[in-house]
Amino acid sequence: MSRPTRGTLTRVPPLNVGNQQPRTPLNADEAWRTTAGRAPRTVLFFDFDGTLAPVDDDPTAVQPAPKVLAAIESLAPLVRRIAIVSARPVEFLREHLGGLDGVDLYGLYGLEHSHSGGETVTEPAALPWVPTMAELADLARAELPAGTLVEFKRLSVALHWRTAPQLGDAVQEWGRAQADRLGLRVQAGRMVLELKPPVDRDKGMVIGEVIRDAGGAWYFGDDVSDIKAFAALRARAAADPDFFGVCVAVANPETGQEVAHAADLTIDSPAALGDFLTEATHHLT
Ligand SMILES: O=P(O)(O)OC[C@H]1O[C@H](O[C@H]2O[C@H](CO)[C@@H](O)[C@H](O)[C@H]2O)[C@H](O)[C@@H](O)[C@@H]1O
Repeated sequence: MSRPTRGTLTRVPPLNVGNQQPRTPLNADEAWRTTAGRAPRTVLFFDFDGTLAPVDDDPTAVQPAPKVLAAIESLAPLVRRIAIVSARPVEFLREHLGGLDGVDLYGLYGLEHSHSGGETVTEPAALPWVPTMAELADLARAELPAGTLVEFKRLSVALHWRTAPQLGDAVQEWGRAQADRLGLRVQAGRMVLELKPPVDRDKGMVIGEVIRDAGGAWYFGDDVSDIKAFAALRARAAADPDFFGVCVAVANPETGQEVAHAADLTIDSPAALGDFLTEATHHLT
């Protein structure tokens, strides 16, 4: 295994290059060149927080990194599809990404979706859980210590301790106990524990469905929930030697090591991703 390759990128395990044996190291330029030959059959997936947008203490204050939106807009007509796959609600993504043509939004780990600016569709099995999640958010605000930030997202509740790291253990213990009591699922993240309805939907399932008949895909993510998306690309590549999948981690001090370990390439930050995608447009045109 060789590392690093160039600039801000680190190469990790071998990539599946069509029918050929993987060449090691395959760097980002080579991966884009391989993608160029199949761009109309390739889907680009992006996580939002920590990937397109730098992390902020206040989850309502985040904005995409410079160059990221312009690069996505340039890439959209060159590839089959671009999709944002996030734990945020679709409406939040819409507000923060603007009306990007040809971009699909998957929110709340796929419990919501909207295609090319169309209406937001919610997974019907999740809807009966809205009152439970609202009550849970109220309870969290009443019972958790000051310094915990409670984010209510209609179909999930995120419990944050970024500004009070000393509360992490207590918040997680409380959250997991509530999940057991209410029959909810938990998703750990970067200084956050999220409680979700017991509905089978995650980033890996979304990606698996979208790439079923694609010729290739790239997935960019920074958090542990993104590892399921990487696994979906790996599974597709294992089933179809012609599929070309690239998993890209965005570095961070919390989950970065675990995510990079599961990825093919690592990019330093959301800002570096803006440059990386701008460069990619040159490979695909
Ligand atoms: O799937 P994602 O788009 O990556 O969403 C994951 C979580 O992102 C947000 O929390 C994270 O970003 C916040 C703003 O930078 C930061 O303050 C927090 O510590 C991070 O965990 C979002 O607020 C959560 O709801 C998402 O689950």
